[in-house]
Amino acid sequence: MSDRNSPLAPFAVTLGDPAGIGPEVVAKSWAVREAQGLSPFFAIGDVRAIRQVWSGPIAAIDTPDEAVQFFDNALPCLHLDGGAEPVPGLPNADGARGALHALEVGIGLTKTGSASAIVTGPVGKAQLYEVGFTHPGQTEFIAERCGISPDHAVMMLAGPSLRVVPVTIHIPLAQVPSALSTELIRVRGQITARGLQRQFGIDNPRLVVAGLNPHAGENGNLGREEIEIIAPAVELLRADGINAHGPFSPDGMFHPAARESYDAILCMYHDQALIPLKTLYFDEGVNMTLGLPIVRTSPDHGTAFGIAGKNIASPGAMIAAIRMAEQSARNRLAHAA
Ligand SMILES: NC(=O)C1=CN([C@@H]2O[C@H](COP(=O)(O)OP(=O)(O)OC[C@H]3O[C@@H](n4cnc5c(N)ncnc54)[C@H](O)[C@@H]3O)[C@@H](O)[C@H]2O)C=CC1
Ligand SMILES: NCC(=O)COP(=O)(O)O
Repeated sequence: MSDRNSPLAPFAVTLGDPAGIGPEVVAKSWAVREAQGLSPFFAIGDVRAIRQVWSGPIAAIDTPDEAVQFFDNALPCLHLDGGAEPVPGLPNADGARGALHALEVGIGLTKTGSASAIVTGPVGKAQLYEVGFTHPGQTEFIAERCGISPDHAVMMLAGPSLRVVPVTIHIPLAQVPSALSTELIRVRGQITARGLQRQFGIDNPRLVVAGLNPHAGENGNLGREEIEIIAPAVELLRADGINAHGPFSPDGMFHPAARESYDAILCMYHDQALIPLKTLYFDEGVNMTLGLPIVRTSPDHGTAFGIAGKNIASPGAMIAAIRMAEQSARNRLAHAA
């Protein structure tokens, strides 16, 4: 069994877009490390982006193991030269490339075990697309670097009483019905159940599946996806031995009593999942990728360019992401033992 106090390798935390609030929330997380009981972590990215928004101590490191010796007294940072000087709130191509570079380095260090997990700072997707990024988001990029197909990399957003999984993720709403398939829902459900066991320590996870249409299609009168696609997926999940139920009417699945009846809910599209999660837990929501050979978490929020450099960004979700990365890494060790 993994001991709560046994040392893990430090956690790799990428800054995300250097013009966003990533550098600020990483630094603020370090500042409350003792009160929050955070294990050693190090930042990866352009150190100038941190200095722009924070005046605390920074220790330049060359390798992750150096993070442990400096962590008590300074924020360890693995500096990556990012071209033009970052300006908070003003994203540019150099910053997007720098965010991608940090992501690549962080993945590599986590895959080799030099870092226990990767916690990714928020990136500007539009800025990434402009510099040639062809993945919908960091989730799919990390999956590819780990040799996992995008369908097998499952996005889960988690808060204290709610875990949501969008079956389709970053696609236009108009494409959702045609992107849904029984097989995709089944695969997402299988990986979700396994992730809840390995990373959350839930032996027999309870999954529920939302419908796509109002009232879950009202017996086919308001849409047939529930009958033709979603219900067969739930049957297959049950045949796989997974405690799955649904499809249920989406609007009735998020009130407090409903949330107590499941460990995770599979939602059919991005906003069906993320609106309830962010409404309840914006400041402590964590985005986690299940199905990877490594642990990856991220705060639920984005780059918030509009408030970058104003010292008003809350580090709550970043702190929760670092903490959940540690819990997950420990649960995986315990599960493997
Ligand atoms: N994991 C990631 O890399 C994510 C990246 N994004 C990207 O972020 C960019 C901006 O996306 P938006 O939809 O505007 O979402 P956003 O989360 O950046 O901002 C939404 C609102 O919340 C506020 N906010 C966000 N984080 C905050 C914090 N820690 N403390 C205080 N206020 C905070 C912002 O000021 C804004 O009013 C987009 O390019 C998007 O692609 C969005 C979500 C996740
Ligand atoms: N809305 C969630 C989000 O954008 C996170 O995406 P990813 O970059 O973690 O894949």
